[in-house]
Amino acid sequence: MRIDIISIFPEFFGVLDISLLGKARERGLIELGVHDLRDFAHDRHRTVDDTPYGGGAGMVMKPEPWGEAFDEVLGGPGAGAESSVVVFPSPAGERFTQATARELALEPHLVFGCGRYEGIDQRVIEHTKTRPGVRVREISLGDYVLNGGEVAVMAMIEAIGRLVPGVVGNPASLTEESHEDGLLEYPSYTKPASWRELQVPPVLLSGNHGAIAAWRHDQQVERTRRVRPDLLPD
Ligand SMILES: CN1CCN(Cc2ccc(Cn3ccc4ccc(-c5n[nH]c(N)c5C#N)cc43)cc2)CC1
Repeated sequence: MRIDIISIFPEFFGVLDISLLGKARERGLIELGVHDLRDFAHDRHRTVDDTPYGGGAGMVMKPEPWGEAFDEVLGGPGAGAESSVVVFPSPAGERFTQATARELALEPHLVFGCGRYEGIDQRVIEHTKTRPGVRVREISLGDYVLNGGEVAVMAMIEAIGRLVPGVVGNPASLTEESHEDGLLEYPSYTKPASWRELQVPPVLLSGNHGAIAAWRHDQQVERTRRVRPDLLPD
């Protein structure tokens, strides 16, 4: 998989050189390209924003730099991919879920367009939809307003990257996570068996794998009913 990110804060993504994704990149499982949107703004001040037509507070990101950035990124190394998905993080987007992460982890080329200010000129989204071999998705991290798309893209890349085949050592650990089976995860315990008068549930020490599996599922259902009843089927 290749991931390209376009942002006015490219340094924000330096942390992707370490941890799980850093190792995935070293092993060639994920290629990453980070692009400074201001490199595609050619006036003296490398301007990327302007006042909104129709009035209103704040500034809107100009279309021209975005158009040139996508010309390069979608015509560049990622162009080798049979298709690209361009993700615009947005508070007005579809909700990002584990299912979204699973879908995007199967794509050969992802491009994240990180907006700032009050958002990106809508014509950028519309024009990107006309590019051959490109699908566009506007995706929201959650129901709150951030100052830009970078934090959302970091979270999305982490959720997607760990699902790319070969990135996580033990794939079995990916199936027993919250939201993988529509339920929240069961509680976990490790040694010591007794800690500050608190005991590990005896069933987990029983060696009875059937009973352990049943207890864990019951814990998932109880936790989901208590914390996220919206996830339970009607
Ligand atoms: C006409 N007015 C109507 C009200 N809007 C409100 C508003 C205000 C700030 C911002 C800031 N911002 C800019 C780019 C950008 C991308 C993602 C996110 C984002 N926020 N929350 C998520 N889950 C996000 C994700 N993913 C925020 C972003 C966007 C919109 C402005 C325009």
